[in-house]
Amino acid sequence: MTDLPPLAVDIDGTLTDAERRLDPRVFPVLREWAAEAPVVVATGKALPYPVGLCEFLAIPINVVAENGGAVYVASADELRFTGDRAAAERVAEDYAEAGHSLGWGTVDFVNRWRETELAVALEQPESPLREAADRHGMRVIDTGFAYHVTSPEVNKARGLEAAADALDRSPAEFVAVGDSENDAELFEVVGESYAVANADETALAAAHHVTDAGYGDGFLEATDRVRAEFAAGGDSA
Ligand SMILES: O=C(O)COP(=O)(O)O
Ligand SMILES: [Mg+2]
Repeated sequence: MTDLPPLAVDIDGTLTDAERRLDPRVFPVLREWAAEAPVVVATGKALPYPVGLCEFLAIPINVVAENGGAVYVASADELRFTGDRAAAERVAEDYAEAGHSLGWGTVDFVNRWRETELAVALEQPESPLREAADRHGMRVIDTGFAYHVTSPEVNKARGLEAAADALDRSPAEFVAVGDSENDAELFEVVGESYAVANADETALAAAHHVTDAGYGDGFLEATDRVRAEFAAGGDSA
């Protein structure tokens, strides 16, 4: 029997259903995993959301937020930001001049605490957003839950590298579970990656494994499979 590997887990589409409702069956799984090995919540959401998730689960606050733009590891107690929020704001200004808004209303909790990028509601027009992003050297990621206007050098893989370093681990030791384009780079730096069945094409192509089940069921299936492998004493190909 070998030690359980550290886990990097996405939120939307992986711990939730299609309506963003957290699947409560994931709570004990995350708590038990965190008791044995580091769990890093790696998400496109702004910091308060994964921090809140860890806080309410009473597990160490290890988070890669904003698609890698914000990284915090409890044991190192240091917050690291990369990215260019000012450039994302210039994209939003161009987009507004073309007559479009970010689409979240006046009190925008999606972006209020976001420090390194901006997110746009999927109902908003995509091509003028991509054109504005191109003009400012920014990238648009479609997570299936929002468009993110992000610096090209920022992604969850770079974020996990920083988190792993702070945890004294290597990214290759990690297992990752996710569902979308913003998980693809992460899938490539970890030792083993699982796309849940509802994943988009980019994530499916990048993952080592695809679960039969989708959403929370897919996460439970992936973690069961990893636990079974490690109880049997080694990795599977
Ligand atoms: O907030 C999003 O758009 C996606 O979030 P996720 O990375 O946790 O799936
Ligand atoms: Mg996701």
